[in-house]
Amino acid sequence: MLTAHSVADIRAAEETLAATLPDGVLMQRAARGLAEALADVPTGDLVIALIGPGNNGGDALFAATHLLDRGVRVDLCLFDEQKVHAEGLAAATAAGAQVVAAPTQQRWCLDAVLGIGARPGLEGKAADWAAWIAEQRPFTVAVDVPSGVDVDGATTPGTHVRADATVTFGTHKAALLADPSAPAAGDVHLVDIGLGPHLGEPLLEAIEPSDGHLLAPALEWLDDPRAHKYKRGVVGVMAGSEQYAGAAHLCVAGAQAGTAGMVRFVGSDALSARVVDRAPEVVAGRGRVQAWVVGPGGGDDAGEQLASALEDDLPVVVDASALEHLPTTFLVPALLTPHAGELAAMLGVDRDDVESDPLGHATQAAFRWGATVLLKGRRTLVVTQSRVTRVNLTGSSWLGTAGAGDVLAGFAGSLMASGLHPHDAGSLAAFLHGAAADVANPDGPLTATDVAAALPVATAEFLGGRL
Ligand SMILES: NC(=O)C1=CN([C@@H]2O[C@H](COP(=O)(O)OP(=O)(O)OC[C@H]3O[C@@H](n4cnc5c(N)ncnc54)[C@H](O)[C@@H]3O)[C@@H](O)[C@H]2O)[C@H](O)CC1
Ligand SMILES: [K+]
Repeated sequence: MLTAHSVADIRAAEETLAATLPDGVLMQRAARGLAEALADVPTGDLVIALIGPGNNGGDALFAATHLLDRGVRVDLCLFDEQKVHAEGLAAATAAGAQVVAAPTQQRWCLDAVLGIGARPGLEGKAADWAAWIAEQRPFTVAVDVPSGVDVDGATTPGTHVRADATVTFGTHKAALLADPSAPAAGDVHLVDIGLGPHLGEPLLEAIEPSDGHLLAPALEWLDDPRAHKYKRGVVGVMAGSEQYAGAAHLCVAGAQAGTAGMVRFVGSDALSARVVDRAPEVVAGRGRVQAWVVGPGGGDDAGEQLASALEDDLPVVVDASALEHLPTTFLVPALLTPHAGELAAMLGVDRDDVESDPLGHATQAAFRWGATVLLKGRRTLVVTQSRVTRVNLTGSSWLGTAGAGDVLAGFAGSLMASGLHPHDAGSLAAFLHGAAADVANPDGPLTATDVAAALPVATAEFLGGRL
């Protein structure tokens, strides 16, 4: 699992570790890691380093000494000459760095204006530098975080640097993984400075290809010689309507691609006939299930369907139109799967509010409904009270295609029917859904049907450690 920690936790870990080491060792580790990450800068090229008032600037000043040692030239722009890491400046200038008044046209830029001590939003000289980067587009490497973003909240309330890459120290930060700030970080490289053993519970985590073990609780039947389809679990689907009949097919396709042994479909006679015609393995009509999926492509009866599913006292995935009919709180394990517009409607705010603070709003909803909230987006979030929030790193914007959400809901329901907690079911579904898109067509268009068809292979590769 890839983890990100809060600023407070990082500071506490740094303090504990620094107390066991000679002065300045951590900054030296950070600086060396930063210089190594800049190994592609050719000898003789000029790097412009934008140096802020704190230790973030210090990291870059010591990294400059390593760059200068190997023949790279470095110009320094100081945010405030009175407030600069003094030893770092002395070392960099002694090694040959020049202080200049303003950045000029350069191919390489180091953003060391602010690190984890930042108040979000840049002003004055720092805002001018961010504008210069945006206009001139030098290859920009952010030190620890892109300056000006909200490090823990992953929001971008003001002017900030947009980097091509970020070299971060000790652990990831929420802002590097979650939207809307993640694009400002570019490619993220983690430098180990030894903080690991001193860090507490992460603020955010992301499933990685090596985390196949997370599916184990849904696969206990695999080694059971007497296992049969009911031991794997039955997922019940209430999806589709006259207007959106396709959603029934896609949700069923997602459910069939998962770990459950059987899919039941409950809907109108006409829709049931269509679904069974297309997917003959599906059993139509009410009966025993271990989890329900309600809402994809649902019509006017989504509210009644949700109420009827909830009467069974079973885990439930609530999607699309069923999200308009939520109970005050959930008494069963529930996974709510809104996109930004649906979450905005649930909370009575604007879509822009959700998009500018997805973590905050998903968290608010998870607490309010006592449910797991999976907020769909480029970086899908899965939030449950008392569990570490997960952010999904697989897939691409090509997944924003009609019906992909229906497949996701069905697949997550299948994992829940096999016994996974909604937090694991939601985050694994998002992860495998993105991975399936990569299996189907990594760099171009694809349909929701393609994604559903690739899910079993993506799952097998994940389980086999080959993703
Ligand atoms: N934590 C670690 O393990 C290590 C951290 N390193 C590096 O140090 C920075 C954090 O340094 P710190 O001095 O605490 O914070 P900053 O460099 O971010 O600067 C704080 C400084 O800036 C002023 N300030 C804050 N926001 C603004 C703003 N919007 N506009 C203007 N000025 C602002 C604030 O008042 C302070 O004076 C960390 O990110 C790492 O890069 C180590 O070197 C390795 C160990
Ligand atoms: K920075």
